[in-house]
Amino acid sequence: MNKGLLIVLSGPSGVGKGTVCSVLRHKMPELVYSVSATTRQPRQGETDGINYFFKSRDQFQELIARGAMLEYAEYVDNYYGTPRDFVEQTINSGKDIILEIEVQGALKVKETFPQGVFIFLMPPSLDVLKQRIVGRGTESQDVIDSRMSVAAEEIGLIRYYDYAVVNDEIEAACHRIQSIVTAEHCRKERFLANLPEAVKTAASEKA
Ligand SMILES: Nc1nc2c(ncn2[C@@H]2O[C@H](COP(=O)(O)OP(=O)(O)O)[C@@H](O)[C@H]2O)c(=O)[nH]1
Ligand SMILES: Nc1ncnc2c1ncn2[C@@H]1O[C@H](COP(=O)(O)OP(=O)(O)O)[C@@H](O)[C@H]1O
Repeated sequence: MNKGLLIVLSGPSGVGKGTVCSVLRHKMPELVYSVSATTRQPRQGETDGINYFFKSRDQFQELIARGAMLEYAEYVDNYYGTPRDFVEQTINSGKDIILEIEVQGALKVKETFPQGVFIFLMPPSLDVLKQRIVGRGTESQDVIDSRMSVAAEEIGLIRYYDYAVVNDEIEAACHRIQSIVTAEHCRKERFLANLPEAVKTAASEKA
């Protein structure tokens, strides 16, 4: 059986990662979502275990020390990280999983899972990005300023990603991501792995 795809979706704060993922949940119900741990405070309406596993700094450091994190990063004064076991169990069971994480963490995942599918969600412009993050109304002015200055650095790391998807319009962005996942499922390597030996040899000789 083929392993599931490990899909990483990154992009600056406010670009629309959360919005795109919530629409994708309906369009791609078979896709599994990794729930991250974080030390940031829950926003209104966020639930522990659904949006994030909310942890104290001590608890988070204990998880790191136990090797329970596939990756983690410090982003604007808080820790964020991906619980390892859930990701490994999901892909080993043949299901696809999506991680919505920032760039430092994505680059660490790439070291462990170079075969992952790395997608960068781009804003139509930096002005639109600022309007979205301000419009969301969840962060103080200081935090918005920090996130905007991190955004420029993050966009500079796009070269490490396999795909860039502009989130100009939510439906269009989701459609692009669905197309990427479909294309990744059609990669010849996934078929070659399951071919009978004789056919596999012939197929790789011709490749
Ligand atoms: N490295 C890493 N980054 C994460 C993880 N979970 C969330 N993030 C990223 O942390 C940043 C801040 O997340 P959050 O405070 O929820 O703000 P929002 O993404 O703007 O709604 C975003 O870029 C997230 O994609 C994780 O498990 N690991
Ligand atoms: N394509 C889009 N067009 C217009 N507004 C959008 C679009 N995508 C997201 N938004 C809005 O931008 C704000 C930030 O989106 P969010 O999903 O919270 O971003 P992120 O998770 O990347 O920080 C939200 O208010 C959301 O409704």
